[in-house]
Amino acid sequence: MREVEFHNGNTMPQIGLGVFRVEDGEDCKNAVKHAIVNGYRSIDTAMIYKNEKSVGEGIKAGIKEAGIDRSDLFVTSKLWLDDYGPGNVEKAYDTSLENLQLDYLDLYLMHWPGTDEDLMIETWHEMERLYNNNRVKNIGVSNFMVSHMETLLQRTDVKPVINQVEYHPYLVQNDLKLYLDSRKIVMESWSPLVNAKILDDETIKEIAEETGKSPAQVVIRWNIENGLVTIPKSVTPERIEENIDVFGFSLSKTQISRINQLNKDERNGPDPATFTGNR
Ligand SMILES: NC(=O)C1=CN([C@@H]2O[C@H](COP(=O)(O)OP(=O)(O)OC[C@H]3O[C@@H](n4cnc5c(N)ncnc54)[C@H](OP(=O)(O)O)[C@@H]3O)[C@@H](O)[C@H]2O)C=CC1
Ligand SMILES: O=C1CO[C@H](CO)[C@@H](O)[C@@H]1O
Repeated sequence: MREVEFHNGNTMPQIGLGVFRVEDGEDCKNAVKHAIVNGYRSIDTAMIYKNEKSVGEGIKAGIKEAGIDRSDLFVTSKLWLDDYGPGNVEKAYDTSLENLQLDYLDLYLMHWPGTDEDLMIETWHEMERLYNNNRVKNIGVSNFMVSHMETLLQRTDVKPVINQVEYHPYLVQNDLKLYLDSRKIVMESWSPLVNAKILDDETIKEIAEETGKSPAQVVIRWNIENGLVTIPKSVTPERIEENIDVFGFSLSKTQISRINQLNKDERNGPDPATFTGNR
């Protein structure tokens, strides 16, 4: 398993399991446990996914069966927009910890920038407090565009370690990638498989044939080669195993550039410039 290094010296596995749209319950617990037993060391959830409790149970069961320690895992959760602002952030963090039955998170993210700049900054100040008080190992953001990043870096002290954004062959966000690279902030891809839609793409299928790998493995490997952290979601045991089995092959320069050329700046999820989560 490869890891990326943050600007603060901490590290994060390059692949993790995503659990959006996985209902709280046995399926969620089993997916997380199966992932850990099969080599995953990073799990990505969020308060708004309403499954932190079973993610926590899966973590507990996975740690036990894999014979590892909590410190061998990297657990991410996210602060939802309703909990932005002074006085709310630490409370929301504590609720996530309680749900997950953990005493710290490896990474806590502001889930969206929102549309109120001052609130975004006040919220980040609260995130900084959690970090400075050693309550969380790393803090980062999600769905921030270059404009949000600029404001954040100008008006606050602690630089986020990561920005988790929609990224896949149809939406590569080159300007954002260059911006983040130049500031040593890691880019992380959500919906890397475009909710499985990319798996029917002709170019991806061709490259899968050429490499003898599955379309999902090709897309995940392309993320790895481009230096991203990625968190494909699956609740299917064989797919969970398949998605992390991407370190025994590589893509040629030509194959990478053929995938890069699929970009059409097409979002599958909301536009971060306007998304308020109904706040
Ligand atoms: N920060 C943010 O705003 C957001 C963050 N995220 C995070 O990113 C994660 C991943 O994104 P997500 O939107 O879930 O979608 P993905 O792009 O990861 O696609 C998941 C879908 O692909 C299927 N799939 C997974 N692996 C394979 C495979 N090997 N072969 C065939 N089909 C496969 C899954 O099916 P099945 O499960 O049935 O196997 C599921 O239907 C989320 O779970 C969440 O953690 C997502 C959205 C927004
Ligand atoms: O991570 C995500 C998935 O769930 C949320 C709400 O449904 C999205 O807005 C968010 O980006």
